[in-house]
Amino acid sequence: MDGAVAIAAAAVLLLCAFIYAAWLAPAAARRRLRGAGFDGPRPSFPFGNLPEITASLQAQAQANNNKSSAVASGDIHAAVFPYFARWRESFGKVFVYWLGTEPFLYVAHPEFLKAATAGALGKRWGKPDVFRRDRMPMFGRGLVMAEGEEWTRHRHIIAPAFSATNLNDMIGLMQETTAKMLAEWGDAVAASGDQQDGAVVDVERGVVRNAAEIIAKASFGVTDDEAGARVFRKLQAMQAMLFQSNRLVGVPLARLLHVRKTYDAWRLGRQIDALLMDIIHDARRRRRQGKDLLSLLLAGTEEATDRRLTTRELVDECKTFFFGGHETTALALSWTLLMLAAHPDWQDALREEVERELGNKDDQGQKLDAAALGRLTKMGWVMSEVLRLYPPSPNVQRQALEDVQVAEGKGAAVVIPRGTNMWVDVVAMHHDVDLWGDDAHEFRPERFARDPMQGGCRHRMGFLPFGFGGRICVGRNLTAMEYRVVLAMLLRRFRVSVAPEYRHAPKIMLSLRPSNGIQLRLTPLVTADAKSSSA
Ligand code: HEM
Repeated sequence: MDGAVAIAAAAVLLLCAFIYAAWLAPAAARRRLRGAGFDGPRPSFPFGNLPEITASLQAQAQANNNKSSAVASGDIHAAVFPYFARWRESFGKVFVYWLGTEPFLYVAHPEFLKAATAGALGKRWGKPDVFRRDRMPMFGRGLVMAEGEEWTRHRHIIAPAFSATNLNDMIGLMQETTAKMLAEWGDAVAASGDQQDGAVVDVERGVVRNAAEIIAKASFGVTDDEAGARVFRKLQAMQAMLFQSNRLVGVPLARLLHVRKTYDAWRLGRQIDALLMDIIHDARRRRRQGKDLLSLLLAGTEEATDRRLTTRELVDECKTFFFGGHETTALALSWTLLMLAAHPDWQDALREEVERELGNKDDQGQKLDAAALGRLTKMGWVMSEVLRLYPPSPNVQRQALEDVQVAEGKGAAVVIPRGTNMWVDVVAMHHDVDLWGDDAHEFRPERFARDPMQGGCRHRMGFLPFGFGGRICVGRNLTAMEYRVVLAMLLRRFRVSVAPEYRHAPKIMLSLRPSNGIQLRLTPLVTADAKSSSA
């Protein structure tokens, strides 16, 4: 009898906790947000605004099916975030919407973002709890997810591994891996039997695989041996699995609908961790002297204990580099190839620049020179412009750890209540005509010639491809290096043009990506070497 009473009491307690978390707390948050003056679309219980989001995405997918191949310059924001575009018309650039019972403050207003996060206020924001569990298998407690003092310690240890000297040492592995991809594309052209016109290739697929291999080599140094290759394959399998699961974010108990997938991801995560642990133990034992990030972190942490990451922490950082680093870079390169295919004048200009600064060094198996890569100025403008138009990380999210008071000028202030999530819409800001002018939707790399850092954006917080504040991307220089190596090698071998099969339908799947790959026609170029050997 006592047992039954205890069970009944526990059930009542659980029910009360559930009612509080799913109903009372969100209702109180809603009242506070409205009281602070934040408007937004009306949510319903328990889905919040998810039904409208889903319907709007379905309508957009339908519209995409009827699209032509034209790479028209246009406002891709309305295409990838149709619901935000609609709500913005009614509520402006700052409003509240709800994922399930979780409030999200939508922000596409750089001045508001600055006022809410600048200086000491930065410390009041962490990463949203609502995404934490989903992202655990990918990032563990690595730098992307770490908070507070743990984050500070990790960031201090990790940032030096991305120094210019260390990145220069990675040029060789980037060249070697990319040469393999280009050889495969060369084979595809040869197999088409049409050297003159070349062949159609889905460049996105090749570039993503290439970037995954580069980041795996750069992170933990091994892909050719069995252990490294197994980690690599499993990391890719996990990526695919996490992509498929379309969770009802923020909806109470929705997790129970995905028990199987959650379990599978967790199990794969355990296997990856075990393989990485073996690699790290082995590297520690043999005092491995590689040029990869893991070897650098191990070397840097041998002496001082406060600069030492545990094996567990190193495992999470290796996974973080893999998941944070390859797809983003690959998408930057893929969208660039599309832009260069659609803008042959810029393609010619970059090819000319590569010929001038690098000559045919990579054809002759020589290592590309970091200083010469750094002189590819126009390529830098093109990279910035592509990251502006098609930011691979289309949003940045935060959660208020405490109440945040945002000054609104003339002494007035609004309070963002503790627990509120913030969704910074990077795509919206990068396409905002108020910030960039009437040509905001057009591919114009020359805007970065005039203003290399900001591209002429009217607000310093309006251009955020790598995030902002202390949590700005730690791998951005690695990306810049890889981008230059891959693009320089590719432009010397092939001319790219848009294939008729390509349909321009960017969409969000965590990253900003093409819906069905990027099909380009690759026409082989006659290199100086080939010319001289045939003469
Ligand atoms: C085009 C390529 C890339 C883009 C667009 C990109 C974008 C971003 C963004 C927007 C953030 C900030 C996230 C936030 O504040 O919540 C970030 C952070 C981060 N990125 Fe990247 N990234 C790129 C390449 C890389 C590479 C190559 C690596 C590693 C090898 C990397 C590792 C990280 C890590 C570890 C963080 C967390 C930093 C911290 O919280 O201290 N990223 N990245």
